[in-house]
Amino acid sequence: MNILSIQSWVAYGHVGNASAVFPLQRLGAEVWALNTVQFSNHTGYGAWRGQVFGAELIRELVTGIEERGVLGTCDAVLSGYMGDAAIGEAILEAVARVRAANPQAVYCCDPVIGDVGRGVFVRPGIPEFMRDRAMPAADIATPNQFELEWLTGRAVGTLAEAKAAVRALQESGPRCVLVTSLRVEDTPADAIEMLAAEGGQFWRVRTPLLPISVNGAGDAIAALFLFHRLRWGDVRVAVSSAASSIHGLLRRTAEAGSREILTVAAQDEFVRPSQTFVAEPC
Ligand SMILES: Nc1ncnc2c1ncn2[C@@H]1O[C@H](COP(=O)(O)OP(=O)(O)O)[C@@H](O)[C@H]1O
Ligand SMILES: Cc1ncc(COP(=O)(O)O)c(C=O)c1O
Ligand SMILES: [Mg+2]
Repeated sequence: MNILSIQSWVAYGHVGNASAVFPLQRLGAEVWALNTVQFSNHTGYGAWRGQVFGAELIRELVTGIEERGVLGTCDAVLSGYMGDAAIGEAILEAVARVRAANPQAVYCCDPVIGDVGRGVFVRPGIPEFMRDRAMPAADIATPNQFELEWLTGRAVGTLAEAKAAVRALQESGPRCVLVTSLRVEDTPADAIEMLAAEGGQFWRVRTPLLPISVNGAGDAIAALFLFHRLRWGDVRVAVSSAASSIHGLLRRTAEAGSREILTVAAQDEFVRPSQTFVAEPC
């Protein structure tokens, strides 16, 4: 499996490609990583150094891969946090070029916009780009609850409202949707959920809520969900596997009291999660 992953890079710690690439490799995928920025560390620290790369670099790197004659062997494009809308356009061009070479290739877009509590944390124009440009091009989307609400203009307080919002999102583009960090009316106080949908079916998986707040888990979950969805062709298996691995990774991170997710130290969780959580139809 070959995955073109276009995301940010940090030298220290694990967000963006620095969160997504290693789990994919550990699971056996080849990753063609294009970095949209190179920062010293993630922006959650409040201070960082480094550079934002331009859309032109993305285009050039895709052209270089195309010139090797291998674009047709790309199974999926994965994108996450975008520095600005120009990078977004270059990513959509990359998707179009991959699809031209391999019509079976899928585009998985993590529409990073913001979070409950923090609100919108990306540059002006990005939320609209995600809604109006990226979602119509996506096969798979992995919004968190806040992003699902923003993209659809619907409040999500109950499971029924979450499902209605997912259906609305599917009408705008992605046939397969994973809602992360879902907390609705009937979610127990000590739990966190994900909701996955495809082909008119819905699946919900519940895991214990851990007393931590980390960066990079969203990037890892999008990568894991995409991998398992491609590998098994089954959304229930994909959401169950991804949830089990992410929970194991974050449990180990919480136990270590680490500010960065333990992508390397807890790598066995990607292959053999220590606890299994199974999604139920809903
Ligand atoms: N405090 C937590 N306790 C348990 N699981 C968590 C916690 N934070 C995140 N997760 C898991 O990681 C997934 C992605 O999390 P999150 O970082 O909220 O994504 P995003 O960056 O897209 O908002 C969640 O759906 C959940 O499964
Ligand atoms: C450079 C960069 N990329 C990606 C992310 C995404 O992190 P998360 O998965 O927590 O949304 C962040 C968050 O701080 C970041 O600073
Ligand atoms: Mg996210």
